[in-house]
Amino acid sequence: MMPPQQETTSVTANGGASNIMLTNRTESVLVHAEPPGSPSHVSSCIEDRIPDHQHPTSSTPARFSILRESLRPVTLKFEDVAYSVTLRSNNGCFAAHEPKTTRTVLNGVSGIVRPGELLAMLGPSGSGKTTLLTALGGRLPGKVSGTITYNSQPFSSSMKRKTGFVTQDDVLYPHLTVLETLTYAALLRLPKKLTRQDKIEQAELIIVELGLTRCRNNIVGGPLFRGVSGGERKRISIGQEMLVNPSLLLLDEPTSGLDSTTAQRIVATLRGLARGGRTVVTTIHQPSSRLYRMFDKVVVLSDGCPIFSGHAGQAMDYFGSIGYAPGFSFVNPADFLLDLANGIAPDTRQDDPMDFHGRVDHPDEQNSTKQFLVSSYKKNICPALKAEISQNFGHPILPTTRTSSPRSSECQWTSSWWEQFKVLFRRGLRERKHESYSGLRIFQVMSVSILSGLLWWHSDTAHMQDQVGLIFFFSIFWGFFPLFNAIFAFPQEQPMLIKERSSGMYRLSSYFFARMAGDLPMELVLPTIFVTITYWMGGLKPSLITFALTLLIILYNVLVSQGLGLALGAILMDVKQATTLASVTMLVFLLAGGYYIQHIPPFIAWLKYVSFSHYCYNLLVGVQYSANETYECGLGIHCKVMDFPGIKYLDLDNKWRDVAALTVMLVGYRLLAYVALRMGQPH
Ligand SMILES: Nc1ncnc2c1ncn2[C@@H]1O[C@H](COP(=O)(O)OP(=O)(O)OP(=O)(O)O)[C@@H](O)[C@H]1O
Repeated sequence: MMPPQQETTSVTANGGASNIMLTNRTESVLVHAEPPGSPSHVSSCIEDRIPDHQHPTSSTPARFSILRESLRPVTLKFEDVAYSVTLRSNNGCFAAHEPKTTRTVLNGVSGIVRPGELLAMLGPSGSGKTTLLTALGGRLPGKVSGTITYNSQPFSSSMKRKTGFVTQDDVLYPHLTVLETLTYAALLRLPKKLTRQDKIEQAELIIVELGLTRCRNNIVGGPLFRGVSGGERKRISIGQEMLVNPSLLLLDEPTSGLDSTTAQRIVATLRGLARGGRTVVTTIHQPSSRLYRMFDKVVVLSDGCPIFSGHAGQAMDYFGSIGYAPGFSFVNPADFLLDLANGIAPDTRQDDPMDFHGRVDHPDEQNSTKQFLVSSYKKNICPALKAEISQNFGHPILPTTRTSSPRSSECQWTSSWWEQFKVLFRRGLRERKHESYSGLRIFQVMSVSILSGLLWWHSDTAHMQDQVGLIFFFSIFWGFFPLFNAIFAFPQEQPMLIKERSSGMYRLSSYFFARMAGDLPMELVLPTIFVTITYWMGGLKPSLITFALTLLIILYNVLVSQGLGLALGAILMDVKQATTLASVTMLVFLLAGGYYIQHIPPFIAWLKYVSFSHYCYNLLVGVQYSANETYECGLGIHCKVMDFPGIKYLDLDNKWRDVAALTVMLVGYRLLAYVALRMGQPH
């Protein structure tokens, strides 16, 4: 096999022409140049199956040179990487007294991947592949010991921008189409030097390259409704990362759950990307022998310890040299390596090589095999590997620390705050229009408004109790409704937020304001319809000014309660906990709002001051009735409205205090939500 480094050189010698977004003709030609039967030849055959019109043009437009320039070859080295987690006991109140146990997830893993190479991490489930990949992507929380360097430098914000990370679970917006998903990602992630049109074209190129043309206008779909297929979802996720032309691409199980042809196509694409000068690292579960042959390098993990790290083509020879040659001639190297990582040695004495059970039921034997393989790795592979790693091309190897200066984070953003806000706002509207403008929600509000209008049909001051009840109902209903709608916002979007924030797609503040602004139209339209219907049907004072003020106060109340919902959701990040707390809160507000109980004991009277419904109720009563207004309190007897028991104990002279209290809550709850989000998300 041609050494991958040489291929890289030839790619770069092409004047960087192949470093366009994704595989172009130049890269394909390079792949074709390999001898038949070589791993590259396999991938080129797959490339050949992509219809000609689906290939991106061989000459990428000159304006994309910015992207070509952004590709900086990255040599990734990792040496003696170790990671432990502290396991917490789950025995409830006794947990505090139990000693904490530490589990070693990674132990002394080393390797080196150069630009142009595709490295696969193999190992049984739970062997530490994802953990290692996460560490290489600079995303592992806690202390990672050992050294991980990128061109001999530690992880930095600039490296973060050059790194694409495809997680195992596809985190995508279910209601967006494939084209929308990639276009919004392009608008958010591509440099400001590119025009909007360029960015859209870039998304189109990715769609063509990944063979997503046929489903470009299909919605992505989610657990509750069908969208694109699993393989297409995976390709969208890869496409989102490929958009920024990352120099280092890390993928966690990009082929899991896919048929072998689709898996092969994806790995062929990854190999093509690597050949374009990128460094590609992927974890993979059970690759076929055809897939295995596409890898340049492999790291094989067994219980977090490496048993092999080096060129994929040399793995079988290495294990043969230490006494573990496969017992029969046709074997999938990946299966063989996985067996070894599980401590299952090939048994040449076995009459039936398919008798798997005969080989697995010996835990002691398995453990001793694993120990032998780990110690052989330390003896035979480690010294040469470390010598290779220490060839540092003139750069010192620095310990693994994350650097992020304010200046570098300032440079991080590819577009202005306002641009990000606009894109996120539009994306939010598109994604949530189904939910916000759903027939069910409109039916809910319309039916309640007509029902309440009928129940309070033309109530007048002769039925003071009822009329005040309607006013109080406004303050409670339009506190309750937006609160519960807003609670879902952040917990629901948390996976997207974590993914997009850790890839530095946008500022948290632009996302935060876009999310709130996106919710506004529906949050304000529905109460307006509701109040209009109920107000006129219910027979409140038919003055336009009073109606306008009533509506204004209710809309203000909506915004305040929405803020509380956002804050609860952002603090708890759990819909169940947040809704439980919100129902208790709303019950307290209902009782302490001023309508049901007038004589709240002094030690608990403060409750009404934290209730936005109380201030809203105060203001609504204040605009509805004037000081001298009377109502019929007995046969032919007229009493002052202000003396009515439900109103008498309200403090109606301090309207500006009520407005100020609501304003403090309006801003305060949102501030709280933002701080909670900030603290909970990667920076
Ligand atoms: N934060 C953590 N707390 C507890 N255990 C952890 C933590 N992180 C990793 N582990 C454990 O470390 C081991 C390695 O996990 P990892 O996800 O890296 O494995 P994997 O090889 O990627 O597995 P799979 O192929 O099933 O995805 C697992 O047993 C996992 O339970």
